[in-house]
Amino acid sequence: MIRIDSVTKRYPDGTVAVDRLSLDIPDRSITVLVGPSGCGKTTTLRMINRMVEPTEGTILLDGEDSRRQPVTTLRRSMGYVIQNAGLFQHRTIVDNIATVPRMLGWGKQRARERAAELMERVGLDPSLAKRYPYQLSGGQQQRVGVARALAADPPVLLMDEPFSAVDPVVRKGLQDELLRIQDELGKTIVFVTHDIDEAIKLGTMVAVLREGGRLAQYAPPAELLSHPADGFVEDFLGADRGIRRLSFFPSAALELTTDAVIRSGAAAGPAAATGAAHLLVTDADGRPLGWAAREEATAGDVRADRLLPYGRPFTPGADSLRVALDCAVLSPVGWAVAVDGDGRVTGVVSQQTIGEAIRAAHTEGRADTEKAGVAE
Ligand SMILES: Nc1ncnc2c1ncn2[C@@H]1O[C@H](COP(=O)(O)OP(=O)(O)OP(=O)(O)O)[C@@H](O)[C@H]1O
Repeated sequence: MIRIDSVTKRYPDGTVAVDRLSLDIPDRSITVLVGPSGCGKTTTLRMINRMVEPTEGTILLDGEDSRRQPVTTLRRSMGYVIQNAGLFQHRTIVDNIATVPRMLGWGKQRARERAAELMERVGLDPSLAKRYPYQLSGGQQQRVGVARALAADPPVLLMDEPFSAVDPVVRKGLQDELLRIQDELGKTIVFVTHDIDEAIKLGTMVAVLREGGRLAQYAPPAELLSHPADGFVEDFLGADRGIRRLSFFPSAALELTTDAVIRSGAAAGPAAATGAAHLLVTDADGRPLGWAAREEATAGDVRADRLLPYGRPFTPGADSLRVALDCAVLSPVGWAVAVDGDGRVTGVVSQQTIGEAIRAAHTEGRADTEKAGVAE
């Protein structure tokens, strides 16, 4: 564990970048430092690998003062990734990634093999190995940056706004990749961003800092969304935190109905009696085709050109209540379509039912927190 214990950084010009910050950063998880520009995120990160020395306070690594080991040993145990990747422009991709292993005295062949393995791990095509950084897209360069930081297999990864310079689509891909790598490798990652959505998506724990380098709140993302510590955190989270919080509730418990689902060409069955204005028509394999007016569908008068689009379906085991709600909101009939992993319809659910589930989830969430509060 990395323990930041009442650490202050005062730069020589008197600027207090970090003010008596205390944080316990758990092993093998992603801890995100988030906050507005100038709130001391980068300074904090750099104090962990001693690129910046604290003015006061201590940073402990597994209980030991980080100043007790030589700075080179310390840095070897910590991969460092920065915005725009910071690659060596005159070295090929494979040699960029092999930098630290080579510094550690690995043979050229072994270091290159390790680099090739890491390229695969971070989703880079092996054909890029011999290129130079300028011949790669921003997103690809960022992946190289991550691979390079992982090359000597350090237990800790420090990441300073690593995905800020790429477009939202590439950024989402990089975030997903990081979560996947983290699942596989179980590193202790400290990640700096000014983007609260990125913090909520990636963080096991999120530290919200405010100007002057003071800690506003340190909590798991779901708790930040449900219980912001004060007005500053609430404003920083933005207006739609209630909707975002739904990402933390599974959709698996939603009550689906199959009464409003009818197989194309099949007899009406229970669908004839349903109160729903529209029925979801599926093909013989159970895959969705679209929505038909109930009278037409039950009379066997389904015409492909008159079907309303079924929109984007959700998968109850995998998707959150937020996704299910989004599917229902986007549906032309106000109902969301649930499918299994193979894309076969398992039922449909109305906005109203989703609304009830949301109310129940919020009430239960509140009860849980209250219980936790009592237990403390
Ligand atoms: N070398 C330095 N000398 C003096 N002041 C500094 C120095 N480095 C940073 N600062 C100041 O310390 C404060 C915190 O800076 P820091 O870079 O840690 O913030 P940040 O939260 O990472 O900001 P950003 O999101 O803009 O990167 C800022 O007011 C900054 O101007």
